[in-house]
Amino acid sequence: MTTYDIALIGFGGVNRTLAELIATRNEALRSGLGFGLRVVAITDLRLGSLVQPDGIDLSMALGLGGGSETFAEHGGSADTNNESVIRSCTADIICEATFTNPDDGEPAVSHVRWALESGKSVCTTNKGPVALRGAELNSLAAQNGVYFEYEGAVMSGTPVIRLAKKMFSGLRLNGFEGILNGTSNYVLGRMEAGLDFEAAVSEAQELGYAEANPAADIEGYDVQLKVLILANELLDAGIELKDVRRQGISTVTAEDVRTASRNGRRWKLVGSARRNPDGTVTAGVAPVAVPLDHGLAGVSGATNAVSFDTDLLGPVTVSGPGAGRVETAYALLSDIIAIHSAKTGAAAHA
Ligand SMILES: NC(=O)C1=CN([C@@H]2O[C@H](COP(=O)(O)OP(=O)(O)OC[C@H]3O[C@@H](n4cnc5c(N)ncnc54)[C@H](OP(=O)(O)O)[C@@H]3O)[C@@H](O)[C@H]2O)C=CC1
Ligand SMILES: N[C@@H](CC=O)C(=O)O
Repeated sequence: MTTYDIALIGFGGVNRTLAELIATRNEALRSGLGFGLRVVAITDLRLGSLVQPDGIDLSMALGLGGGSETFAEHGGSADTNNESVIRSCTADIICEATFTNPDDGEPAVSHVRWALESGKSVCTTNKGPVALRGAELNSLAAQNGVYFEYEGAVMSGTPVIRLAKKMFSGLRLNGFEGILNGTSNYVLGRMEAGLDFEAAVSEAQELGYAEANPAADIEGYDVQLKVLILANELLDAGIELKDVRRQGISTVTAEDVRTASRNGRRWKLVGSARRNPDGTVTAGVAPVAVPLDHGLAGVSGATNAVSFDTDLLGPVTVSGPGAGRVETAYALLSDIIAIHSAKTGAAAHA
């Protein structure tokens, strides 16, 4: 039975939940999927780093975080040592889940690069490296004969990138539009229910939906990255971040929400991209007061939905969780399953 050794870079909501899944479900994974998982390295800003080639005691690691204790008290270091850990640990797969930096993708871009250069596959939910350095990192993975998977970078665990790539072959995609940020959708819904903006953002943070800096959700940076990823991956748009127009929901007031409601409309933060007749792609994100019979009007809470405009089927919509710790940890698991399937030819189903 194959066992994949895993390194967790960043030990916040998502990677902690992946560790919990590994701790509680490894036997079920072995019998259901034909492989096991063992965590051999963890790095984190607050906890430092721990490398144990025979496997880390996950209940110990998951027990840390509330106080001042670090991995230094457990045979590791109080420093992250990301480069040396990533390059020299025995992991087969690096799970990168540090914060998304919408400006240059760092330090996650370097984390991914170090892993691929040292012959390790990467799974990430971090939008920065995928949106801003996706082409470079994909070709680095190919050069080194390893895999770079990032299903959770758009719509958390809801299959959309792999699904669209595989299932839409033979169709021409003309564009897409959708709700691609759980936090802003949750906040707009709570404002409609009468909650004030700040309280709604706090709730989204507590539920594990928001970015480390929630301005990324509220000001549309997060959707800008996701639109860029989908446009380049699925429409071959060849565009950059500056080509995706961005406006967030901070301009939508409680009064705007009430007025929309009275007029049979609902505010949604909509990300979209469309292929123009000359082959170029126009992309952007902006708040829109959609009529209640619009397909996106009923998408509530942290649920996301994206509707693809295809030539032979017309609109095809994928909807599901867009944020959440468990939902996003599942995306990493689905990436590991995809890597196993690519390596062995095994059917890629859980
Ligand atoms: N949560 C969700 O619903 C979703 C999240 N994502 C993405 O997944 C990633 C992880 O999200 P989530 O777990 O919620 O975020 P968290 O903020 O909970 O976790 C990130 C962790 O990474 C640590 N970290 C930051 N910089 C470094 C570094 N240089 N080296 C090591 N560790 C570092 C942080 O430490 P510290 O706290 O001390 O800063 C924190 O513990 C993000 O990129 C996010 O955009 C994608 C889809 C959905
Ligand atoms: N903060 C993001 C998390 C997933 O990418 C969101 O709210 O959608």
